[in-house]
Amino acid sequence: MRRSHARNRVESKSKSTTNPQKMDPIKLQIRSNSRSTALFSRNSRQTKPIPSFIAVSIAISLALFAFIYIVFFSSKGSVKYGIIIDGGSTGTRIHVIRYRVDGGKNPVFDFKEGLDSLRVNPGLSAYAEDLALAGYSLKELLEFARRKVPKKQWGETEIRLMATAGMRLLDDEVQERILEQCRKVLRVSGFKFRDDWASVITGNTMCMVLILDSMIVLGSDEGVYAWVVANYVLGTLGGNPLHTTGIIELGGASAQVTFFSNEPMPSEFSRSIKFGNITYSLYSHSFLHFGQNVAHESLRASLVNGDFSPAADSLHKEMYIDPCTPKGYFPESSNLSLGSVAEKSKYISEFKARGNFSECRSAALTLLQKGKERCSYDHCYLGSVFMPKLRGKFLATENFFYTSKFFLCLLLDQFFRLRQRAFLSDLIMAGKHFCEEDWSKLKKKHQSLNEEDLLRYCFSSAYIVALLHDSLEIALDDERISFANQVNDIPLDWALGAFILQSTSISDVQQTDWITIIMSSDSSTLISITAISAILMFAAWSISKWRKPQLKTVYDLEKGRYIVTRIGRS
Ligand SMILES: Nc1nc2c(ncn2[C@@H]2O[C@H](COP(=O)(O)OP(=O)(O)OP(=O)(O)O)[C@@H](O)[C@H]2O)c(=O)[nH]1
Ligand SMILES: [Ca+2]
Repeated sequence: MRRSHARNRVESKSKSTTNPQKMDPIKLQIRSNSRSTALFSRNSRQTKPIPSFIAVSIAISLALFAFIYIVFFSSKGSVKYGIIIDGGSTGTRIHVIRYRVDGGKNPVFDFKEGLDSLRVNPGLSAYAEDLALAGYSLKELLEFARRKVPKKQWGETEIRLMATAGMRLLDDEVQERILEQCRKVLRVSGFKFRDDWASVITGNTMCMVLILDSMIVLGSDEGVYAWVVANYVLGTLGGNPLHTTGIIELGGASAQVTFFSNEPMPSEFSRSIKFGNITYSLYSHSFLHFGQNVAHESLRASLVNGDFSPAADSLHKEMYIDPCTPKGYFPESSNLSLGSVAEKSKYISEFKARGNFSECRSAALTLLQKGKERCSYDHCYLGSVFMPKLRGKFLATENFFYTSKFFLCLLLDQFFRLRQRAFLSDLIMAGKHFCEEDWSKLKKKHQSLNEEDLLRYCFSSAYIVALLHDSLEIALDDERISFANQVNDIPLDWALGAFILQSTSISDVQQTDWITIIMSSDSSTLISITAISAILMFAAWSISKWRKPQLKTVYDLEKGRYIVTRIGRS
């Protein structure tokens, strides 16, 4: 005989708790193994727990699946922050970087949306005489960072201060004293900081080997960091080394040259980066004193020292012609913040500005070739420093970019076409035009520009031609070189490259903990997690219901009345 209870199971679940008086007509239900008492159930059937059990198990597995997906596989991942302070020679800037770590694997950066930066002037090296102000100069930057990072994540957000050429020019002891002032401020910043995270990054000595999740960096420095961010943004990191792009960077105090080269090279110039299963052997060197601002000061000094005497002799023995400054420039006549009063009066007493592009270019070349006689390699492009033949494409950044941007606008105004592809040959023409212009006219024409920047464009145009063409032998119409400070709106800032390396190593070490994922997730993830919690609670409620004895009302023939009895267990 077919067991009647199988047919009744689904219906009873919905009616097991209704009032017996209103129940439907009594239906006979004989239980095969029950006692003599026939129990009548009035339309309340034996509710078997099977339907609720299936529902519960479906709910639980759905919930668990959704939770695992969100935590480990959703592109969201957890949001983390990192802070790098770039201590440059002309200014200090803070970069607050927001990124995601997807399930503990490699961090995912979005430098377009996830980067906030702020700059303060002057740079740290300007406080050599007033150390306390060095630390104080960081306060505004730290307040900026605290506004960008959620307070609950300050403690886990690492902050690093990495100073460059401006500090490298100081004595080691002065560098250390300035860094210590900065450490005092960083220790109480609220962010995660260790004393060795405030340092002057190397230009050229080998650093420790950084074994990273996907990168092995032998000897990292400012130039390598810039190369990493450029190729990361260009999407060539991880691909054919011959398709990577080199970096030539013209800072304020130093210039960096970094590119892939398979030529044999002395170890002090060699850097090795392993990304995925590709090893990039890089040439990288930071030319201290070859940054634009310092080179300009060195050139003036060379005019006084007689290293270079322009065609036109100096007017009087104590006066020197300055071919790199537009004629008519006189420090007192401009509100130029060109250093201290002493520097201004020194200029007045020693120099007569007479802008002449060709002479300025020759003076710059003399500066760049200084020491060439000590070259101990087959060929030295700059001074006596080794450099293999430049290969592939290059991005020329920082001052290269600022100067090219100025002359592009200038010549477009004057209906000249400064063509990116023939930038250097057009720059010669544009530089001649600018250098030989009268300073008062230039100031009037470019009132919106910073005077210090404007005054430097004559030197800068001549210096860039002397550096890229006369020294590095880049052809005047070489299309391999582009002038940029960004790619796809992402700044080619070496600090980002440093961060990519460091955070890759961090994610390699610390698996992302769940609490961080939950607490730092954004609203969509939090909503999902709330929904999952609700499903789990429903599942728990259903289980408790299921576990709770299902009662039913039956008519007991012996007692001649309705009784409530437990369903299920036989
Ligand atoms: N013309 C112009 N020059 C700028 C501008 N911003 C920065 N510079 C110059 O660009 C150069 C490089 O900028 P930074 O990288 O900030 O220089 P820095 O980091 O202080 O110098 P380093 O320590 O050598 O890297 C410096 O010579 C600045 O004077 C700008 O908006 N216009
Ligand atoms: Ca810099």
